[in-house]
Amino acid sequence: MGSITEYDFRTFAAASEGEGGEATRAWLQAETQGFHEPRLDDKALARASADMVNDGQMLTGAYARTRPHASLGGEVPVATFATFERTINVGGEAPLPAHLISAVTVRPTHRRNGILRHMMEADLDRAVADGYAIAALTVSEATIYRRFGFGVATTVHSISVATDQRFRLLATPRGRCELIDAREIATLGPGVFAGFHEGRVGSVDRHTKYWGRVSGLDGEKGEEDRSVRGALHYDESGVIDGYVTYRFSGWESDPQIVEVVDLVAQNADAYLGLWQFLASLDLVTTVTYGAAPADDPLRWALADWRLVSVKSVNDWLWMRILDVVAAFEARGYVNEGSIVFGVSDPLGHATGRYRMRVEGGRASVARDDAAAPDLELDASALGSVYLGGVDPRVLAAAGQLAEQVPGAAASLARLLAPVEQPYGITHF
Ligand SMILES: CC(=O)SCCNC(=O)CCNC(=O)[C@H](O)C(C)(C)COP(=O)(O)OP(=O)(O)OC[C@H]1O[C@@H](n2cnc3c(N)ncnc32)[C@H](O)[C@@H]1OP(=O)(O)O
Repeated sequence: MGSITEYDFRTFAAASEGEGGEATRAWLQAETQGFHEPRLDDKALARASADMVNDGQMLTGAYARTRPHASLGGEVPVATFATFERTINVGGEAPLPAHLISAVTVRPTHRRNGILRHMMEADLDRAVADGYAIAALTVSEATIYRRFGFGVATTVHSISVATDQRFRLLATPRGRCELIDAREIATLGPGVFAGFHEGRVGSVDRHTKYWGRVSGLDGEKGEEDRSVRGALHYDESGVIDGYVTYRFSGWESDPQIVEVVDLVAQNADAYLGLWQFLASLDLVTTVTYGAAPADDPLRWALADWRLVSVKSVNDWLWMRILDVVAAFEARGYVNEGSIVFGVSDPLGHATGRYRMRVEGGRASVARDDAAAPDLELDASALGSVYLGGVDPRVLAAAGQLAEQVPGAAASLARLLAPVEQPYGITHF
């Protein structure tokens, strides 16, 4: 068992040039190793570094002070951790800047020495000092981040849709679709996504790497993925309001499948119109999509309700409240009332008792540790209920929220009822 005193922890801004560029490239090679991805060649390294510079990403590496002969060079970190700022739509007047955490890896030969814990605790302290009300991440495993106060705030459905001759929409969506060169999505995509982000509670604004990935320009293996195809949706006045990129699974599979790479729709007509387009692809009888909304209108729009099968329900956005007052005052509300909730937080950031009064769509929140709480929950459960995507009564039933006053979970559920079901399509 090692100790974290055996490592130097360094945090630096991602760079393309000079010493910082070299450190960034070594960090990237360590990250790809952690996620079992191929080593990056010079071109892919240059591209990945440029993307991170563009996002203003801050990179943390843990560097072993000593290493055995012939092992990886001392410039290659044994652990990686990246952060950057993006907004999350919390249903308030403006999207809320969030501290996003990504690319967390610890080399197998150095794991379970507390390296992640050290990086996470230091990073969340910095995020609080920098004034962030919320932090967020998407995860590889659901067992890692609860202990650091993160909770599942949005979910997605992985669906498979039968697109054979049975596929028929009950009403024809407005607008039309047209094929494009998928590479165009690298430039057209951000504008379409901006419309989605503005309109959907739970959406996380995207970082630069997304546009290379979903357009096929920068495939998973660090090379162009020429199998990615794309189509746009235009509204009745000819304005682009949605797109889909997708990939054919190959002739070997039976049935022949198309996998949606990315689907962004600013409204229901665009969403259903893009599905109608996918269903019109000849020689394909199944379309899969890994990030469909839980309240998917597609099933209800189809003449045959059974064409949509949900393969799995997956946790998507994990949220961490760093400043309870600022976070809850920033979100939007549809109901009115007041409540006192007590929060326990192993890292201390959200600890306290809070009085929340909601009126006219806005909340005023004040810490009052002398107040008697109506209910108590931990930081992870608080992150889960924040956007309104998880019902506090369900958490109470799961033993993750304790009512001190009978009916308090129902009162919180009413107060935090979302403007709409939170949903996002950004993984980071
Ligand atoms: C946001 C993201 O980037 S998600 C991606 C996460 N990364 C990966 O999945 C890549 C492969 N895995 C790894 O690189 C590493 O195993 C990591 C990053 C998950 C863990 O790193 P480590 O340095 O081993 O974690 P560390 O020793 O600090 O453990 C911290 C705590 O988490 C626990 N823990 C760590 N990994 C896991 C896990 N996979 N499942 C359950 N618990 C875990 C430890 O038991 C420890 O618990 P405690 O402090 O409460 O007693």
